[in-house]
Amino acid sequence: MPFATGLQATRWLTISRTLGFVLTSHLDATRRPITGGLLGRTQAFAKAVCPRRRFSMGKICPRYHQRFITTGASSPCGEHLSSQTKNTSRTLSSAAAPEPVSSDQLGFVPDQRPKDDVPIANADDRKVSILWSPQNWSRFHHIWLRDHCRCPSCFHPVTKQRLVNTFEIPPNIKPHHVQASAGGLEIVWPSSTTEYHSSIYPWSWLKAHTYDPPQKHPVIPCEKALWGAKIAKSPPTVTYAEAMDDSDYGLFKWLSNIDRFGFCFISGVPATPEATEELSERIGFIRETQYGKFWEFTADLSKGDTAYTTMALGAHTDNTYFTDPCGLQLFHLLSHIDGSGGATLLVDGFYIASLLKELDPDSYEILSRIPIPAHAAGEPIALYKPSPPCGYPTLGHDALSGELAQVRWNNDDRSAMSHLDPSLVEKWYDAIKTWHNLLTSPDSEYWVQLTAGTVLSVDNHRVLHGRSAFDGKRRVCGAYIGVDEYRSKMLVLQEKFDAQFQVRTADQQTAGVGRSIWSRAL
Ligand SMILES: C[N+](C)(C)CCCC[C@H](N)C(=O)O
Ligand SMILES: O=C(O)CCC(=O)C(=O)O
Repeated sequence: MPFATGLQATRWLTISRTLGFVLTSHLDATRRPITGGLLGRTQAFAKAVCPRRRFSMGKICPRYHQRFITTGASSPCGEHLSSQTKNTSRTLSSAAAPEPVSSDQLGFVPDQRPKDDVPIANADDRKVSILWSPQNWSRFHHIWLRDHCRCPSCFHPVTKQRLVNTFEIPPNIKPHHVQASAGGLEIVWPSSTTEYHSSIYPWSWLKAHTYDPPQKHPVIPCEKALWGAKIAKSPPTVTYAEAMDDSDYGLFKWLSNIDRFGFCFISGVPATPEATEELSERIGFIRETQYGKFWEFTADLSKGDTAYTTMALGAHTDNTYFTDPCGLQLFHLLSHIDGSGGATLLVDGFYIASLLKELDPDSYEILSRIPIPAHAAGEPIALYKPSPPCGYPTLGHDALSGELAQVRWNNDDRSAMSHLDPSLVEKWYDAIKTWHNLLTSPDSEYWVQLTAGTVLSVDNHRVLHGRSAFDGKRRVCGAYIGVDEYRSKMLVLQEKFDAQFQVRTADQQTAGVGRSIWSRAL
């Protein structure tokens, strides 16, 4: 039965509201629905939502007009369900009832839906179906729901670690009761240790973790703004005062710029290594490498790398020889005397990849598939290669969404390509040539002459950087920040400042009750 639309939806909802009443009173002795007319159509709808529906409808609780659904499990419908929310209660009958679980035991419930906006929940012998609206539903396996219970005995309220033993959950577990309430989906489970086990799943959390049907949007959305040379007109910038402000809002603005554009300048920074190091540590601890922790470099080959020369460096990402290239790179040009050149180059690798995908999909596919070995071998005491040594493709993708997630490209640090299929050698060279031509197009390159006082921060998983050749005495300092440290700080700041990541009411937020067990990121 196609889902109703428009005016029909209202009618449909009326029908569906009667779903619980109509089906309950019209199941024959063998629990098979009586068909025909409105009932038949309603049955057809119920079947569409729960195609494997083999459940007997529970009692209608006349006092609360709530529909409780028993999945045919042995216990009678009517166990007592604790009330986690103000406006609905669970007492159904005098039957022996599980101890009520107080809401603070189950953890606060982030959102309360108005009574007339509570979704419909149906259960069959394997899944619970949630009907959000006539065209929008989700299904969750019972075992998935039981495994994702976040009551204090299943999910540590402080460490946010799973406590429930996933592997002792019966594969065919069925709820005793399923109830749609204002605070969320409430389920009473059979339990081998206590008589019952109560769980609640807030509607917003279920919506964010829907997997059937698969969700299109990522759980943690992030809008990328792709750019070319024209970004020079208004490059993303924050001030030093903003970045250092104790409220962290300026830090949130800074990292949001990096999240969106792949880089951000910080203006007004004291031109000292100390101030630059302190600024770097606002994001997270600095990642130490063979180049040191907080580094200063100049053209003295003090380290075995061409960065420590006056040579031009083509657009590249750093650390392709590491399994886990750094997430952010900060540069601060402290001084450049008796010479010229040394301009900084930035190219948006995500933008170039989008052009390549459009213009030459075969080359995009090759760069997404062929791993590139790399090395850092300029220091006698170190020889870095990624693990596995074959390296990683130039274009890395999110395994689930298929979205581009990382660009790894440094043609100077690339090792011998001894693993290419012979039939692919020329195609691969054609592909990297096309990639190179797009990278070096004047429309792609953003050249900027850094000056003392302005720090450049770059997302090393997205934006390629380089420099022009120079002469004279040039001093640059900076640091690497690990990708996980950067992403962690971004998530913490989003929890603090971005409403769509907050799962608490304002007063709960100010009450300092710590991270919610219902955070979208967990
Ligand atoms: C940043 N710092 C000057 C310390 C080191 C630069 C290392 C550059 C290396 N070829 C790479 O691509 O990773
Ligand atoms: O010297 C510069 O401006 C950049 C050097 C560089 O590309 C690097 O350190 O990775």
